[in-house]
Order: sequence, then structure tokens, then C-alpha cells
Amino acid sequence: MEKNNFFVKSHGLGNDYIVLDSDKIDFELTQDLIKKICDVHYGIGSDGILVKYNSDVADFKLRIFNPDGSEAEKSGNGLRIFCKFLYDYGYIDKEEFTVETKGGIVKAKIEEKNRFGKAKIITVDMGKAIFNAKQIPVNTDKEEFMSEKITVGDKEFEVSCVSVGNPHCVIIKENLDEEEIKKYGPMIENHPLFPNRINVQFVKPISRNEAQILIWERGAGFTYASGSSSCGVASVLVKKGLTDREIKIKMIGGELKISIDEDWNIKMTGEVQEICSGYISRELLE
Ligand SMILES: N[C@@H](CCC[C@H](N)C(=O)O)C(=O)O
Repeated sequence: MEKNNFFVKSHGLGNDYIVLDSDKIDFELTQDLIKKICDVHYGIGSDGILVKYNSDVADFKLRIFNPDGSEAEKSGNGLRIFCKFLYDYGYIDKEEFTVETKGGIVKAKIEEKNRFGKAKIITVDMGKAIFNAKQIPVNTDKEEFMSEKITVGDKEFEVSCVSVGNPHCVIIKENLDEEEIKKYGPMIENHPLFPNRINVQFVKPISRNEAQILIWERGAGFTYASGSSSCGVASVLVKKGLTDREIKIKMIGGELKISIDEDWNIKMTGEVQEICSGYISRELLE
């Protein structure tokens, strides 16, 4: 196989990722190189990097890197973008297949194609919502960490934590303020309660089936959308009895449909779009 350092950049609702095939790159993806590739001025620019590997337990294996070089267990937009790449670039001709991630094996389904015959709307079975504090993980003796007050800088927040493969800290608000999440998001992400750091969401429930959210992503910062955040928020809203089990999560970048069954299995459906493809320059790699 030719190692030509081919990449594809796509976005899911403005949350953008670069996809690489581990068999087609001739460089080591170090933390410094990940930071450089994700930087919009010195690299290609993206909210993260997705790398394809072969799997022994699923059709494919995916590793997900944040722009600070850390590795994430799961990513909702990342998974839909990765599945589009696999389908569009002929790695698979079935419309349903499985992907191994650090946060578990997921099932994906291409629901709708665009006028070019490429994948457009994808559903991913994201796995189960986990509320057990140790598994999230949260540094606490409590069994779950729901509706708990924590102090962050000069402010107190009521937080509810959940894992959907990766960890989330959900805060229900009457009004959503971008400046506020940009100020407190990084402090909550790095709070001593969260040994693996955490993704942060501010949520305004709108109805039994809709909520608006703002996102501060672990390792990435303020993003326009996040699939796993949408799943985390929906799980907390259902657990608190604030919404039904079919919920539309609205973000700056667009909407995702989330559905959660009685056993806390989560399904996420939404769009993806390719931005560009190319070859990473030798000059960037040296
Ligand atoms: N954008 C993603 C989440 C990516 C991983 C996250 N930053 C983490 O470290 O857990 C999504 O769409 O889910």
C-alpha cells in the first residue's frame, strides 16, 4: 500500500476532523505533530484527528486524537465522519458496519446519501450511558454524581456527570452565555474532581423533546457541535425526568437527533459533509 500521507477533512455540524489511514502514513503521530496538524495557522486546522486501524473485534478500529494531542475514548461527530470516510472511499460497501473505539464497539448505519452518492446522514449506536461515578470517572465516594454543587473559581455550579464512552459534565442553565462557558469551561474540564478531565456542556431545556446546548470540549475547547456531548446531555435530561427519550439537541453548528431506550442504549443521527482532501506536505512533517 502506498504511504502517501493522504488525508480527508470533514465536518459534522461545524465540528471538523482530519481522517488518516494508519496504513497510508509514513510518520509517527506524536503529540507535537497532532497539535501542529490541528493548528489553523501552522497546519490544516481541525477539532481533532481520526486514525483508521484494522480491528480483531469489529470491521474497523478508530483512534481519536484531540487537538492538544490527548486521546479520546469516543467522539460522536468523529464517528460519523469516520464512517463517511470508510463508505465514500470504498473501505466498505455495506451500509451497516461496526467500529472499535477505546470507549467500546459501536454500530453505524448510513441512512441517506447525497446527490454525489456519498454518505450524508449517519446513525451511530453510541453504547450505554453510564452514571456510575467511578466509571465516569469522578473523584467521589458517591455512587453517582447527579445534581451536585461544585465551586469553580468564584462561582458555584450544579453539575450532573455521565459517561457515554467518554466523560461529560452537564450543567442546566436558564440562559446560555458563550463567554461564561469559555471562562468556566476550562476550569471545570481540569477540576480535581475529574482525574481524566471532562467535557462540559451548558444546557437550556426547551421542551420535552428539545434542548439547546453550548460545549466546552476536553482537549479541544469551545466547539460548534459535539455528538458525544449531545448524547451525554440527553442522558442526563432523561435521567432527571426533564425530557422524553427522543430528543433534538440544538447546537451552534446544527442539530442531532438522540434517542435513548429503557436500558440507556443511545442512538445518535446527524449529517456529515466532506470539506477537502489532499496529501500532508513533507515540509509540515519535518
Ligand atoms: N467532538 C467530539 C468529542 C471529541 C472527544 C472529546 N474532546 C473528548 O476528549 O472526550 C464529539 O462529537 O463527540
